[in-house]
Amino acid sequence: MAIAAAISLSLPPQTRRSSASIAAPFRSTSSLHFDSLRSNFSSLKNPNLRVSASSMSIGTPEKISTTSFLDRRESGFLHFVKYHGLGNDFILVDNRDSTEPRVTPEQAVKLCDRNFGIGADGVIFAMPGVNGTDYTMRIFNSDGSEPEFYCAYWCGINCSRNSRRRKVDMGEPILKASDVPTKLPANKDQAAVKADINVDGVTWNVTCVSMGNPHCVTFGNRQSQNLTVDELNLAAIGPKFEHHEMFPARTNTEFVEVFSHEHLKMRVWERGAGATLACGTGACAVVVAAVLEGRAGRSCTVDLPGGPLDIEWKEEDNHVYMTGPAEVVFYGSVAV
Ligand SMILES: N[C@@H](CCC[C@H](N)C(=O)O)C(=O)O
Repeated sequence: MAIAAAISLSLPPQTRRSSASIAAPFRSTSSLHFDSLRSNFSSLKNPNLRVSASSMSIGTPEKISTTSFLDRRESGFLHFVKYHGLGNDFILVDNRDSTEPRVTPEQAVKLCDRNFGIGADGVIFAMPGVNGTDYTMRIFNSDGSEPEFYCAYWCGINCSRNSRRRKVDMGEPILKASDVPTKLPANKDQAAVKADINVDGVTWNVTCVSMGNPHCVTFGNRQSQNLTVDELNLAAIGPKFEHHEMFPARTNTEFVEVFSHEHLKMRVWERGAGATLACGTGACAVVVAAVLEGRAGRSCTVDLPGGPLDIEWKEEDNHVYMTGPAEVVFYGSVAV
């Protein structure tokens, strides 16, 4: 799941009916982002994009009225908050008053464009809640595709936090190969664990895990049993996994280097977004795969290009818990 959303989705509740299932308003972003963004945006020439003057002139988000900003409903404009978790960045849209996302997949592609749009790995919509939850979520990747994973447990976000890092219950991994989904034959119970897959003439060993969305995790191939992930040409190899015939819904792919039983390093090629700086569901899938392959313990620090996440796959409840940061980048409005 989008780290930023999982860790810090903090829209003001529209109703009072819900319990503590929504994170309290986010208060921990440093002024650094605002200051650097202020200077970046002073030179922004895109007439369709404007950044809230009030939010940009304020050093800390504690002073920003998120509620009033997101409540604006001028027609023709989309009001959004850009968040990131370790550089995995998302345009967050309050869509709780409509069952239809405010932007189409085609518009999402344009908004995510890093040269001609806002720039992001995807768009997250906070949709109306179901069964007593405050909201449900939908995501469009930066290529306009929509992941399948935003079911109930995401929506009642179980989130505890300290000042900058939050712990999120990411739910139970799905291991049954056909449910991931992968066409690779199950070889351990119903799961595909350390299974052979031929990618471009090289036999890789992969473990397939769904965290609501599909992940293919690899620690090595026939030529190189232990990866040095910095040496990989991700842009070349990533798409070959993503579109491999063994993955009928395409796949996110994590390439992993093992430092110790508690310390892993990964690079990710995300379905629909390409190489990203971080991926929360990906880091969770990596630890699950590492445990299944006997490479690591259930509690690990996973280094991603954007920074570290702490992941624990708890034996007691089979849930995966993710701890990491999330930050507001800026508030803005864009003509749609
Ligand atoms: N980066 C997100 C996952 C976003 C969706 C993914 N690209 C997919 O298509 O499944 C995360 O942090 O989990």
